Amino acid sequence: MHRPSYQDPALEIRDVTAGYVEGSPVFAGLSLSFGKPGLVHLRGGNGTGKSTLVELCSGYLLPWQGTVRVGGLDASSPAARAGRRICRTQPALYPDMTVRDHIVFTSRCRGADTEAGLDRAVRLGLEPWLDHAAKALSTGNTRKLWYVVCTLGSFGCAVLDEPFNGIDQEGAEKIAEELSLWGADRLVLLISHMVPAALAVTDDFVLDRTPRSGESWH
Ligand SMILES: Nc1ncnc2c1ncn2[C@@H]1O[C@H](COP(=O)(O)OP(=O)(O)OP(=O)(O)O)[C@@H](O)[C@H]1O
Repeated sequence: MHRPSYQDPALEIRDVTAGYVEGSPVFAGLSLSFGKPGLVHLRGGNGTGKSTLVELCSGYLLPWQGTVRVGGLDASSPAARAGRRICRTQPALYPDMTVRDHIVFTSRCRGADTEAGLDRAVRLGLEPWLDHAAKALSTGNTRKLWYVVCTLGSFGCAVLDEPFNGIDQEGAEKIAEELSLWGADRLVLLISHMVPAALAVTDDFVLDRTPRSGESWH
């Protein structure tokens, strides 16, 4: 069986038509292909389909037509999860679970190094909050925890939707450092209106309209 690996950063969206309301697709014949590592910055106005693209990559939104493959695997298959990370805009944490326990629990689920996860949280300024419940965190610290939890362990492809929202400058710089580092040997698809100067973007494109059937971006 083909398993996604750290060395398999491919994301391929082929001829995808998808949306939420029958007869009114958000994408019609969308094709995007990234076959090698890099930090790709995806921009676009409100409502152009950025979050819809995230959901297609996550495998939760199934295309009406076409295919979405992550690490060579169908995005909706359970096997695709291991090599892919998705960080949505809306944090989904356990209100009564501490910051530390979020990281320990998720690291165990991912087979990841717990200490490495805690170190990342500390670097982002969460040390004073490690033993506090998630519900006690400020908006920015909630988002820092969410970002860490969503990106624990090894992966070949990560898709992040507005990870800098609500994050202070120091935290944004730390996140930019991590994303730049990952971009050297993994595929990182970053959706963000704001981009810190330190970010080492290797590719950039704008999602500014619904593409016509058969149109390809990359
Ligand atoms: N759950 C849903 N049900 C119906 N329509 C939806 C749903 N989610 C998004 N849409 C529609 O799909 C289109 C694309 O929305 P999407 O959220 O993907 O855009 P976006 O580029 O992420 O926007 P923003 O920058 O505002 O976050 C919009 O017309 C939106 O109204």
